[in-house]
Amino acid sequence: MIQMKDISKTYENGTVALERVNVEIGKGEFVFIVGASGAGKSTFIRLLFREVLPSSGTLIVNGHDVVNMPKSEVPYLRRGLGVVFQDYRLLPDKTVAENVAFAMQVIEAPRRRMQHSVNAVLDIVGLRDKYKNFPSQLSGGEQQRVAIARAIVNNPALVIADEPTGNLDPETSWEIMDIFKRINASGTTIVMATHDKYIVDTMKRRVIAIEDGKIVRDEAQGVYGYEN
Ligand SMILES: Nc1ncnc2c1ncn2[C@@H]1O[C@H](COP(=O)(O)OP(=O)(O)OP(=O)(O)O)[C@@H](O)[C@H]1O
Repeated sequence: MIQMKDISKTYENGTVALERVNVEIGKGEFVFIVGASGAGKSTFIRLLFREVLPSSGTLIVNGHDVVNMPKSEVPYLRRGLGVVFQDYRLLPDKTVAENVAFAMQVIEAPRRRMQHSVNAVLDIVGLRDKYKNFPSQLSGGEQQRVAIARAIVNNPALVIADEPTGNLDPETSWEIMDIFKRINASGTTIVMATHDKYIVDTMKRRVIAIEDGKIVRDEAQGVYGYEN
């Protein structure tokens, strides 16, 4: 699903965020990316959907050559991915259903299929009854559920999440993690950057630790390994 070879990223101001990173992530894996603040986790995540480009190295995501693809191919890369952020990033003037449907309008899905898919993903995240609400009428956990519904509505092979529980209390975080677990159980690959030690230690999934832009640990059933 993801092949990263010798990837380095130096930002315009000279900050080295990643240095010669090599990683392979297979289809259906659930991978946590951990590390201290500023270690390079977000940069790693943002490379995957081409929000930033590497300074050197090669990166294949879901069959797309992220570094060398023409601009016209970028939408095809992103259609195969769902992305979830810490701050939800919902459109405030659209309802729950419209926020989710918007991700399908972008790919010009037929109207009937769209309605069916929106209902199906709202069922998965347990928010069917709130489809008419606006984001401001939802709790943080509910907003994150909508963001997850939006991320999976086009059946992506890969879901990428950057601190998805960062703004949520422990109980709500677990509800969100249960949804990610279910999505993964259906075969979707998940790559998640997180600071949540308890979640990482409890889930016992693959853990990739980044320090100063380098991978320092990669364990199949890893632990968080840092003090919170
Ligand atoms: N757009 C940018 N321009 C310049 N430097 C940047 C940019 N984005 C990130 N950096 C720097 O790159 C390094 C890695 O940042 P990154 O956001 O990837 O870390 P992180 O591990 O996600 O941190 P956090 O846990 O605080 O989100 C840091 O030193 C950061 O200051």
